[in-house]
Amino acid sequence: QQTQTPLPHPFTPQTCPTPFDDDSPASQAAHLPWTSPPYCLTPRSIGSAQKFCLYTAAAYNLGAGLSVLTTPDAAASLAAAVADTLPAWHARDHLASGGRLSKEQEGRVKYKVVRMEGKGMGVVATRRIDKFETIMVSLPAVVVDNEFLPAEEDEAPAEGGKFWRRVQGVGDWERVERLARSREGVNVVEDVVRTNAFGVRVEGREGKGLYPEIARLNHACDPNAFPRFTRSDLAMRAVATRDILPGEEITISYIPLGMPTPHRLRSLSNWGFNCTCALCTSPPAARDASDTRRHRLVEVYYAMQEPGVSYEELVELTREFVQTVEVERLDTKIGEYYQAFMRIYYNAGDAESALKYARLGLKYSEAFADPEGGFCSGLRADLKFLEAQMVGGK
Ligand SMILES: C[S@@+](CC[C@H](N)C(=O)[O-])C[C@H]1O[C@@H](n2cnc3c(N)ncnc32)[C@H](O)[C@@H]1O
Repeated sequence: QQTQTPLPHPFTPQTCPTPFDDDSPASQAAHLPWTSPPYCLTPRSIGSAQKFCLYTAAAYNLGAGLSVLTTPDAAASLAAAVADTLPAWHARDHLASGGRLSKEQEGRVKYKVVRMEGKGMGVVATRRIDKFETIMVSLPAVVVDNEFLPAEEDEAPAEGGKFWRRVQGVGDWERVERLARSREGVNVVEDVVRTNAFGVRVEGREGKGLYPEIARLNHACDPNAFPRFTRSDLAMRAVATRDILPGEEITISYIPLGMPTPHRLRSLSNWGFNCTCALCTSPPAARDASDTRRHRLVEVYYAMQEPGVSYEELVELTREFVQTVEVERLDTKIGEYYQAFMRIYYNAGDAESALKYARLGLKYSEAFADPEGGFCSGLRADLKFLEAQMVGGK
């Protein structure tokens, strides 16, 4: 039986909203979709000239709430996504919703959150999940601009506490408070965000998004899921990168995929835990073999682009590359590689193979990247161009 979806929010802005901050004229209508006037400051402690404001939407995600700590311009660009109620409607079939699940909805949830030996809590599949399937949809509870909350080793503004205290009062804060923490000496909100947030990119600004449901996924260097951010609804989806069996832990990689062991361990050291994933704890010979394949991937990639490479060599290198990606299970990255192959084969005069790689690239990129993002749009344009060329018989 088809479920009726609600109409878009009546206040969804139809035009680009004007940025506003604490100096703008105070009128409730001007604040929509935010539910209270912004709280702003210019953090002098990090020598910034930029004004940052805390924008809150208490009703967002069925009352779970959203706090956005960013510049007035970036907040204005987020208004339409925050005002749109449809993502919350779709997300409610997952534990992501702030509200209670009906019996029928519970049957559709594909995972449960359980205690995992040596890792705190974790997420386990409750039924079979196919490759490319969406496992969960999560909406953000907090989004923070990276200039305000920079990387681990860089200092956050001393004025942060004034913001963090306000964030604690928004929506269903309890679900956020229960998340893992890994630091001492910093504000609890800052700690929860730093321990659990994911990179998000909004209007050219890098930020961190706290997605309480996705935040329960533990790290593995050879994960079976991938977090996919979509700009239009601000949602983060965990997408299966291979078939998952009931009882299997669902994991994602906290660091870029494909790194050899020493690089991985260095990257993971920022997270403050010893990785006990299958790849890190595999016998040294297996780890060395994997590292050798990962180094070889880089060599092959550059060899394919050498000016002197013959067409036959190119085909052989492509075959080796694709095979190694399969063995190392780096499928989520292959969309980008296929796009590169499209270019390489086009330049080598083989438009037919270029077209094949453009199609494959789009298939993987639409599954694991933002389908409305710049990479997929660019690839769709390339594909159209190549298809037109083939029809034109060029
Ligand atoms: C984003 S949270 C993941 C969920 C967390 N386990 C919980 O209880 O909410 C990140 C924290 O989980 C733990 N963790 C994640 N992956 C791990 C792994 N592979 N091995 C050990 N601990 C891990 C670490 O304590 C890390 O700081």
